[in-house]
Amino acid sequence: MDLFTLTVINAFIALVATGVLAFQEQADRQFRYQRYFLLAGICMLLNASISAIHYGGIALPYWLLPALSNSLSVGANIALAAGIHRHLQKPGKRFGLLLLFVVLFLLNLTDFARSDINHRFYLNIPIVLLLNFWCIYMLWPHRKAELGKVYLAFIATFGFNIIQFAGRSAYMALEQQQLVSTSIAPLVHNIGFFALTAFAILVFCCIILLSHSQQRLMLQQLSERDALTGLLNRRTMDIRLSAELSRSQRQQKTLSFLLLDADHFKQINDNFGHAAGDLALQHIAKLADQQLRDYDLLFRYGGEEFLLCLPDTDAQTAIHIADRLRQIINSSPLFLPQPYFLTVSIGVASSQHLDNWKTLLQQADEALYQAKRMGRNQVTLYQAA
Ligand SMILES: Nc1nc2c(ncn2[C@@H]2O[C@H](COP(=O)(O)OP(=O)(O)OP(=O)(O)O)[C@@H](O)[C@H]2O)c(=O)[nH]1
Repeated sequence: MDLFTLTVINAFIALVATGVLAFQEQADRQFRYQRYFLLAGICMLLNASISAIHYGGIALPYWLLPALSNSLSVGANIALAAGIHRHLQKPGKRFGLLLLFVVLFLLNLTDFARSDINHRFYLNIPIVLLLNFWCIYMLWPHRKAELGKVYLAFIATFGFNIIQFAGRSAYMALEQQQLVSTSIAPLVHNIGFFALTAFAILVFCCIILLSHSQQRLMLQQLSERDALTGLLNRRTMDIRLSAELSRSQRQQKTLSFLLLDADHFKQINDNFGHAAGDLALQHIAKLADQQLRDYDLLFRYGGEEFLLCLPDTDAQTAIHIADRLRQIINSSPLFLPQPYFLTVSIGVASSQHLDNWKTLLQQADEALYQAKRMGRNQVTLYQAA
């Protein structure tokens, strides 16, 4: 296939991708990183269009092709890195990346860059490689997060780009030293073109995947989480607790429930206002969450009631955890703005042989009732009559 056809195909792909990205950026305005990905699409589109005009037989000034065209190619990688930086909410400004684009364009106008195509290649490629490595470096620690699979797809795509550029650089270095035949140069050039197109398509797929996965995750969180505390809500209890109960039975482990209720909570609302009551609930949720292991579950069960599900935890350990939590809550002041010390009562129930989590919850509720009756600010274990 001749270079004109290839560049026209590239331009067409970039046009479609940029159109979709523009539409997506408008539709999901809450994901502000999308504008950087749109910018990457625009860079690719401009670059492909300039190249298509050039290979179509129209002579272009040097500053447009190759100087601006090369800079746009790197610019797309700069915008991708900025998008990932923004998506991961990394601190720091992205202004430096814009500066990098301008500096690169100016460097492409120098006599050094003008004199030899290899000079331009060695000027631009290290920056692309560095940007791609930086993206991988940013994404790698999040590979096990909820969007981890999408990040791995991005990592693979950037890895692919690094390999193809490294391969081409190696070929050019060997060619310069006349260690490889120059007759395969057009083939290498064509492969490079295809590789760039493949990179653009892959990265585009990753961006779409990221946006859809993040939307799905947001919807899932909205339906599963309590808006005030961010904890799992009551709706999710049946699925989560049934699964936990059957796992405990299968492994013949003891499952414990802690039912925690803030004491005299009504007084906070009455004395300090409803907003202060909301703050108090967030305060308890945060402290409880900090105490949990990865596989424990924490629900906002009702108004000022929280349920903690502790797998593989016997009654004695559960009492110990509950009492530690009670003390932590009691000794961590809530600033309203004057320090206010909350107390909580906790009912504990443990079992190895239950068919229904609701029975265990009922037992924890009875224990909580006892704790309230005995004066509050204490932990009580359910004892079968
Ligand atoms: N601010 C705020 N208050 C809430 C929320 N949900 C429930 N409440 C309040 O929590 C209070 C619970 O009061 P009660 O059930 O009488 O319990 P209590 O005052 O904690 O008394 P004991 O549990 O017996 O110690 C009520 O005043 C509810 O309005 C909420 O989301 N935000």
